[in-house]
Amino acid sequence: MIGIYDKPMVRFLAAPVRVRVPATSANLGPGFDALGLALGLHDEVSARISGVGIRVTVSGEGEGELPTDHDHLIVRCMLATFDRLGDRPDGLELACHNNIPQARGLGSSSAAIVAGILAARALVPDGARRMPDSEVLELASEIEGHPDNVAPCLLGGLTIAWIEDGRARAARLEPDAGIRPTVVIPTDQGLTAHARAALPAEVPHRDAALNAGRSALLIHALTGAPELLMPATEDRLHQGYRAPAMPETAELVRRFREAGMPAVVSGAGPSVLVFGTAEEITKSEIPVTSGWRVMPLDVDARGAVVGVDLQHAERDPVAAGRAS
Ligand SMILES: Nc1ncnc2c1ncn2[C@@H]1O[C@H](COP(=O)(O)OP(=O)(O)O)[C@@H](O)[C@H]1O
Ligand SMILES: N[C@@H](CCOP(=O)(O)O)C(=O)O
Repeated sequence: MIGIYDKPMVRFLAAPVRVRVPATSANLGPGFDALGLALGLHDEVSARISGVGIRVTVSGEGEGELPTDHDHLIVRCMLATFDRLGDRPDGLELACHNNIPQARGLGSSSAAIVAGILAARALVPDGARRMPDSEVLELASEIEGHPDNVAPCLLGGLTIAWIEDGRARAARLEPDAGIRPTVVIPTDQGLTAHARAALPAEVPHRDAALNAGRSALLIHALTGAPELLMPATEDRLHQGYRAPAMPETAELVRRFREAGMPAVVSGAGPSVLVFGTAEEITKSEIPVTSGWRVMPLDVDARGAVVGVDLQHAERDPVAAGRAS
């Protein structure tokens, strides 16, 4: 058949697929490993089946640094997905254009993982039926190790993610239109794995209780009561333990909060997420370290998009369903 590579078990689409995935900010203060917000800053990958071998080009963030072979995270996720769907192609060609700063707490690894899974699924005819979004979320969370970035990356908006019987699940909520996220991004990187290693195995009961209350309040604040964002973003489970490894981040969060702006560590850091506009940040006169970028972003409502023409791409009907 024209346009289709014949393989013993699975046939692959010959046309390239394009996937666009958003940055995400996880935790949002008290919602450790559970809450996440999709942001209007995207990576794009174009992937196609090729003859033999792996060819990856990277432009933008990570250019000249990321591997361009089997070790590239998107390639690894594509191969894991092909394995689940029955067979691997002999060759792959990927063109990646990255806008999401890496290892800064903005979900770049989750974006790469979701992009890889969706790209591989889209290259298999009938892939979306055989691997619905609920399974994409499960696999992405399994690879990432926590579900709170992959859920908003896939679904957009505000998500609550949890693990049930070993599988990731997520509920998507519509954030209040008045939510204005601004991220403040340091020059230095900080790997999530290192920031997770700084966390204790146990925490005082009173801290766990505080976080439970505040994360419940945060859902209310983000979906209709933004005036409650200051108390709703208080955290005792992770930020304090991570502060010694990112003192400038911790100090910036402290100063924003002191000035009345709800600010938290974005994901595992070292970026800061402020619920406020760039103008409010400028007006506060809080000095931001030279070289750090202040980036106001929209909330991304769509999540990951698969298509050929991204301007007009619609996610396929199965992929458009809720993940839980
Ligand atoms: N677009 C990408 N393509 C390939 N690998 C990526 C991409 N984005 C991130 N990664 C990998 O993930 C690492 C960062 O992951 P992580 O420490 O979880 O930080 P982040 O908070 O940005 O997700 C990078 O050092 C790189 O190895
Ligand atoms: N809950 C995770 C979130 C990590 O987000 P990232 O964007 O830094 O990868 C954690 O706090 O470890």
